[in-house]
Amino acid sequence: MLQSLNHLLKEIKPLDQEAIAAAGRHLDQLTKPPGSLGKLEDTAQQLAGITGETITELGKKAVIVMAGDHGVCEEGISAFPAEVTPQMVLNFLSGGAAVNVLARQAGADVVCVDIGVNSDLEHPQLYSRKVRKGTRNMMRGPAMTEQEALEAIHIGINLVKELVDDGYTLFATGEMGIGNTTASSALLAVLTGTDVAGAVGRGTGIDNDMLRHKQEVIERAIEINNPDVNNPLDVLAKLGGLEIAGLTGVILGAAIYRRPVVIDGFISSAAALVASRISPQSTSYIIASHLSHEQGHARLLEAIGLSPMLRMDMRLGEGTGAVLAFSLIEASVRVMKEMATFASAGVSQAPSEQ
Ligand SMILES: Cc1cc2ncn([C@H]3O[C@H](COP(=O)(O)O)[C@@H](O)[C@H]3O)c2cc1C
Ligand SMILES: O=C(O)c1cccnc1
Repeated sequence: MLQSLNHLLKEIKPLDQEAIAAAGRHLDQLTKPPGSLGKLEDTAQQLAGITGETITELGKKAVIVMAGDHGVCEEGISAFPAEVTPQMVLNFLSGGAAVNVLARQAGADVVCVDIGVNSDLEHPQLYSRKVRKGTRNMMRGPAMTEQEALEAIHIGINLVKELVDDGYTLFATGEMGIGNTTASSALLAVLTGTDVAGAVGRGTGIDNDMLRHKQEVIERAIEINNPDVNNPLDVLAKLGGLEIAGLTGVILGAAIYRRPVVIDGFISSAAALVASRISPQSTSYIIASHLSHEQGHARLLEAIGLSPMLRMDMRLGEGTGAVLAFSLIEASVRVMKEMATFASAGVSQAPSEQ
């Protein structure tokens, strides 16, 4: 499975520099001072580099919400019980979660994936791709085997391929998994060398005592697993989660199949960090939507080299911030398509000669 991943990763190419330059030239002909639309211009150029088209045509959009449970919940690291994971999956499927509402607002489809929920779930709209019923407790040993992590990555890559074949052009990452901020903080700490105190946050809203305990649990998990910092797959398997590994696959898949992928908050960014360590080129295909309120998120984005579009004090996950940013991405395409040029509008571009 590692061989087949390495084979797929060879498909990840740098962005199309000619298309980026052509988009830049087009932007500079539009009736505005050069660069004055800031990140809208950066995004338009990034989209051009990803798709190879000067003006990108965006069609169907999907937020891929990967759900998985975490054995480390046994240690009492979340403000909510693990049963909430399957309950929320049913909520996604009936359209009542925050991400459903924001996806409707954005005109995007919610693709809900059971990649590792610790419960038997069946629903016509559910993508059942269960690798196992939750991870093992990382405080007692590896959360996953390397094979399980690889399987989850492949599920993410294959899902993107399936959706691309079905006409999807823009992706967002989302997740559900009680306990997954613990796994994400552990990945952040190990992969960036941040001390655990700076990488850990309140997740669903734990108090100071629980926060201290969560920090100790992560420290102990890192100690007993002794992950190899230079082997992102080893770190992911030992300390990550099935939904995080699945999202790592989604991000790599977006890069392989040349589609933009908008990442959400802390957990999605932990998956993006792993993807960036597996394939540094994959980061060119990522758009960071927002800066979550979770401590450590800024550090995570900085480590990947991404700058978020929005700052909304959100700390929910599910893909909520990412689908919110869809309208900004579509706005950048609209600028490219609809703005008049200096020539067409008869607007002076250079200071008049007197
Ligand atoms: C009702 C509810 C809905 C959620 N939607 C996303 N999360 C978020 O909270 C969880 C991570 O926080 P922790 O690590 O503290 O458990 C993840 O499921 C994440 O998606 C939710 C959490 C709850 C309780
Ligand atoms: O930033 C996030 O994605 C986040 C933060 C806290 C809890 N759940 C998700």
